[in-house]
Amino acid sequence: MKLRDLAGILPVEGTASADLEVTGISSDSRQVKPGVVFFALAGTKADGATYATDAAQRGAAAIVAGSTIAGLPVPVLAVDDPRLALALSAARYFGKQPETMVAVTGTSGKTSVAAFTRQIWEQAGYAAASIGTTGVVAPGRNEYGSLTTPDPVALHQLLKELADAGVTHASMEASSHGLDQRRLDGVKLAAGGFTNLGRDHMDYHPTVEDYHRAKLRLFDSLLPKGAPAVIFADDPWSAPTIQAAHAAGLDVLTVGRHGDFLKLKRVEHERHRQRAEVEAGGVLYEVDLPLAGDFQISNALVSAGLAISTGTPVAKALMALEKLKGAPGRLDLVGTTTNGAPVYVDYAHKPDALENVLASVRPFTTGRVIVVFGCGGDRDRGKRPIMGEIATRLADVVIVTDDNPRSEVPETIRAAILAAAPGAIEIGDRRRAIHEAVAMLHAGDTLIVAGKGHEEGQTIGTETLHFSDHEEVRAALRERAA
Ligand SMILES: CC(=O)N[C@H]1[C@@H](OP(=O)(O)OP(=O)(O)OC[C@H]2O[C@@H](n3ccc(=O)[nH]c3=O)[C@H](O)[C@@H]2O)O[C@H](CO)[C@@H](O)[C@@H]1O[C@H](C)C(=O)N[C@@H](C)C(=O)N[C@H](CCC(=O)O)C(=O)O
Ligand SMILES: Nc1ncnc2c1ncn2[C@@H]1O[C@H](COP(=O)(O)OP(=O)(O)OP(=O)(O)O)[C@@H](O)[C@H]1O
Ligand SMILES: N[C@H](CCC[C@H](N)C(=O)O)C(=O)O
Ligand SMILES: [Mg+2]
Repeated sequence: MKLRDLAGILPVEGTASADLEVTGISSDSRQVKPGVVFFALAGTKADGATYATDAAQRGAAAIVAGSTIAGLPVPVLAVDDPRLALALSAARYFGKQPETMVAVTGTSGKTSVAAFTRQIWEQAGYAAASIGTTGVVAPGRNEYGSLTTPDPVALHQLLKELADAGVTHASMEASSHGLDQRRLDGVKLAAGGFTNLGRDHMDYHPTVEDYHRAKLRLFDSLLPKGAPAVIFADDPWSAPTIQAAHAAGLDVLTVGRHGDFLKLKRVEHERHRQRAEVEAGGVLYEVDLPLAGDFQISNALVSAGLAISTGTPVAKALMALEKLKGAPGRLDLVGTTTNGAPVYVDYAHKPDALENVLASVRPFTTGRVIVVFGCGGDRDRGKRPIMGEIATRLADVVIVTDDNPRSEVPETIRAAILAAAPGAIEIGDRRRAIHEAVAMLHAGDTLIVAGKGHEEGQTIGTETLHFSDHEEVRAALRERAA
């Protein structure tokens, strides 16, 4: 590709540099090779403009920045929004995406909805993929990923690979960071979904309103006019989201008890499954959802809404719900003690998620609800006492442990949780916490190991050691049975 092929995104028309050959796109000077266009982004830790010289020395074809940078031996193209320019350039450079793409946002449920939507499409016979916190799942691919919403270059490279491999349908998670940082601005979306809004990422967003505004970019900036917006209708933040989607000229399709498109008429929860009656287009459907957790009905409805609004027949989509598999580490039943007490691993690492998961298992627990959890270091400190309070209110035994302390002192994180969790047991070592919790299970009890879900590491300082809640739970169950 020539630099001129990025015209309309970058100010290259009529310049001598328009003829330059472009061999790649990057926002990281360390990845620059000869012919790569380097985008200097102002980040949270550094300013990419500082690395423009480094990029030029490595052979960058041109530098794109928010303002001109003097004294560089390569052309500098100034744009208003370098992150937007990066996303659009990456989309054009890679040039191919699956035909039907949807994105889902919300505080909780994104990974589940992305996975469920993929599964519904698969069952309807489409070659489908999902992209998010747990990685990429596509025909013949199942890879761990590090970000919920990959950066634009990685994302568009992936979308091209998927499209080349014949994937026609893809669902992805739109995190608030991803939306705010324009990571998805080059994706051609057919529909968008919203699950709910609660407290999250208060270290990044100054207020919850700001956080909600970032989420709303999916509806008011990214989806084309007239596109379907599938919105869960039973959340306190549903109304302002519906309003924003209407104002953006979208086709608003609500789901849930207050929904019009897919109306939840009745639901009976059982421990490992739930039976729901869903009304769609005046027809009543009985759906037997093989998943634990009240919240999974909401996720299933948003997923069905996304699949239906992009062309899957209603009956097919609703029937597909009966075969859904939960996303890894989302209220995942890892095993049961010999006296019948179930142990779940769950990714609840924020207040609303913890509240939901603990409330979900209570009706089926004749004994005690036991929870093991911690809070991540270098992340929102405000959530620590809130989660301490929720655990104390909703569980009978609370064990506070470590969850990726990163650069913080683990005791300090635990102390912040414990301050609002009187009576909680403190066991910093997560392995020991899990083993002791499993050892204390009586018949009728339920254990939830929360916060890490699918994660495969424990980050202490800058080092990530292999750690898996699933493996530890299995080991503890074996030890106990022996
Ligand atoms: C806070 C945050 O979102 N950071 C993301 C952001 O980095 P940044 O722009 O702040 O980077 P920075 O370190 O300040 O550097 C600024 C620029 O200088 C460049 N640089 C830096 C050094 C150098 O030698 N040369 C160079 O060019 C960097 O590549 C960058 O472009 O943009 C990077 C590229 O897209 C991301 O990798 C990075 O994610 C970091 C690793 C991260 O941890 N992000 C988390 C918080 C995140 O995004 N999470 C969300 C939500 C998760 C969820 O709720 O599920 C997600 O979508 O995963
Ligand atoms: N619809 C929902 N409402 C409330 N809580 C939910 C919902 N769906 C999932 N959860 C809880 O949130 C946890 C994370 O779910 P999931 O991974 O699907 O959400 P997410 O939005 O992708 O989260 P993250 O942003 O952390 O990746 C689950 O393990 C469960 O505890
Ligand atoms: N076990 C986790 C979950 C983190 C989830 C991620 N979305 C983030 O906030 O970075 C932690 O706090 O380390
Ligand atoms: Mg996720």
